[in-house]
Amino acid sequence: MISLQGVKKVFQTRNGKVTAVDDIDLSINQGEIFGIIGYSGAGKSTLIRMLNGLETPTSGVVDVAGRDLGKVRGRQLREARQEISMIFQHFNLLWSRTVKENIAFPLEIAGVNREERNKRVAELVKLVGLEGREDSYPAQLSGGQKQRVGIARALANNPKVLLCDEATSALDPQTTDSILELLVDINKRLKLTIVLITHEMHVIRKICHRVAVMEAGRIVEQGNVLDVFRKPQQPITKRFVKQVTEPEETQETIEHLLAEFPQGRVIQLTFVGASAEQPIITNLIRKFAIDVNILQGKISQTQNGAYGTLFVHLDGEESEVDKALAYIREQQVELEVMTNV
Ligand SMILES: Nc1ncnc2c1ncn2[C@@H]1O[C@H](COP(=O)(O)OP(=O)(O)OP(=O)(O)O)[C@@H](O)[C@H]1O
Repeated sequence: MISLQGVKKVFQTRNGKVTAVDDIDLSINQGEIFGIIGYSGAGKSTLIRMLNGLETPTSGVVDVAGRDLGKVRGRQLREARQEISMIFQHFNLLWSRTVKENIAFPLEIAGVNREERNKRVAELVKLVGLEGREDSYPAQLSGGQKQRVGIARALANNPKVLLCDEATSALDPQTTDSILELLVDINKRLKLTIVLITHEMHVIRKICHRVAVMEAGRIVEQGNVLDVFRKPQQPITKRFVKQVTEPEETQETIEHLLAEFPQGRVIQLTFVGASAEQPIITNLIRKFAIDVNILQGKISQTQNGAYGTLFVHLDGEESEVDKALAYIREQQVELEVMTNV
């Protein structure tokens, strides 16, 4: 559905050239929810803006739904934009129009007649769960409801791709979850390809099938969300994964334990799917003369399945602890031995 080859975007500024996107190759499948995560300035917005023709690449090819967006102009570009919709962090609604009129707006532009428009608007209002609010103005709606209007408007012309630019960053956690659930529902029902950019790993965990991590204009790591959570490779990816797997108090507990019990080891175990069912702690206690102290555990769901993390302190004779570590390494779990930094 989307293919980027050697895509580069260089901005000319008063202080010289800025390479916002630097030689990116990327392929996104039809029907997939694909997340792009990175810190501020990584180049996410520039990348997503090239996916709907708002920016043209300095070099490389951006192909979306069979069109080379770097080349199409005029009518063809307008047609392409109808197939590639976008929702925004600050909703970008028309404040003087009601919910119904906001949703009808792209249909008016596309020249759809009044009767068809009304029918389509009613369908969309239902799809996003805004029944009863059709005649409200945006200022009378909550943040979550405003984003629902944004989503309905974006879907009006039956796009093939929905781009989400930090679509939940202005919302509280609960509202974020309800909007993310709506996106998953739409993805399943309409088989719509969704590309989202975010700086929050929670968003990736909750709804994406695959993820790409961006740093300084480049994609430094990408893969299936569960694999990336289980085995992040790059330091930046590890930091993002920690946003969801490791609450702040875990770090404090670990530091405290490392200081208090210099003997033994504090370890982090990460397991996915079937490996979560192994009685690994029971086996450790039975097989080795060590004490096992559970510090913190958590199981999270992703679109590709569940994964869990467990922090434990192993204490005993050094040789026994080493044997226990060797045993864990033979199991289907990831093991990290924590050390003081
Ligand atoms: N129109 C522009 N002119 C000049 N430089 C730009 C322009 N747009 C973006 N940049 C620069 O390109 C780099 C990447 O910016 P971009 O907005 O794509 O990053 P981002 O990851 O989306 O960050 P944020 O979430 O803060 O928007 C930054 O250094 C930014 O200053």
